[in-house]
Amino acid sequence: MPIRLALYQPDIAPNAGTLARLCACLALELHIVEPAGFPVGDAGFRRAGMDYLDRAAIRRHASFAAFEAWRAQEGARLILATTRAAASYVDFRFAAGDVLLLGRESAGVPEAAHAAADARLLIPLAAGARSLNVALAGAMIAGEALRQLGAFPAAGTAA
Ligand SMILES: C[S@@+](CC[C@H](N)C(=O)[O-])C[C@H]1O[C@@H](n2cnc3c(N)ncnc32)[C@H](O)[C@@H]1O
Repeated sequence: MPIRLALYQPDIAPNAGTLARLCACLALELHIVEPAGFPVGDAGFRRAGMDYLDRAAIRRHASFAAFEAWRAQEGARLILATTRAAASYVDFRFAAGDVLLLGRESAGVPEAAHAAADARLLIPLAAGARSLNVALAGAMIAGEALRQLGAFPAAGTAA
C-alpha cells in the first residue's frame, strides 16, 4: 500500500471527482470524511471522475471520529496538507501507508484535525498567493510521495 488520499468534508463535487480519477489512475484509495457538500452520485462528481469512478477505491467515513477510528486500526500516520504549515512537502519523508488529508475548499480543516496530524505540509507559493485548488495540491503531494516510495504504477499498465 503506497499512500492513501483523504478529503475533509469536500465542498466542490468536481474537485472530488478529479481526485477520484487521480486515485484510480495511480491505484490509490480515496477516503471521504463526511458530510460532503454534495450528494453521492452528484453530476459534477461523475463528470469529473468519468468512467474512472468505476475503478476508484472510494471509502466514505460518516464523521472525522469514524475516520480516525479507521486510521487507528490501520496504524497509519495522518499527513495534513495545509497552508498553515511551515514545512515544505518536498523535505518530508513519506512512508508506505501514510494518509494524506486535504482540507475543504472553503475552510481547510478544523483545529481538531490540525492537532491530530502527525505532520503538516506546505506547498510553498509565490508571495501574495493564498492557496492552490485542492485537487492540484493533492496531485502535487501525492506525486512527490509516490516518487519517494517508488510506488507509481508500472509504465504501460494504464487502461
Ligand atoms: C482551497 S484550499 C483551502 C483554503 C482555505 N481557505 C484554508 O485556509 O485552508 C483547499 C485545500 O487544498 C490544500 N492546499 C491548497 N493549497 C495548499 C498549499 N499551498 N499547501 C498545502 N496545502 C494546500 C489544503 O489541504 C487546503 O485545505
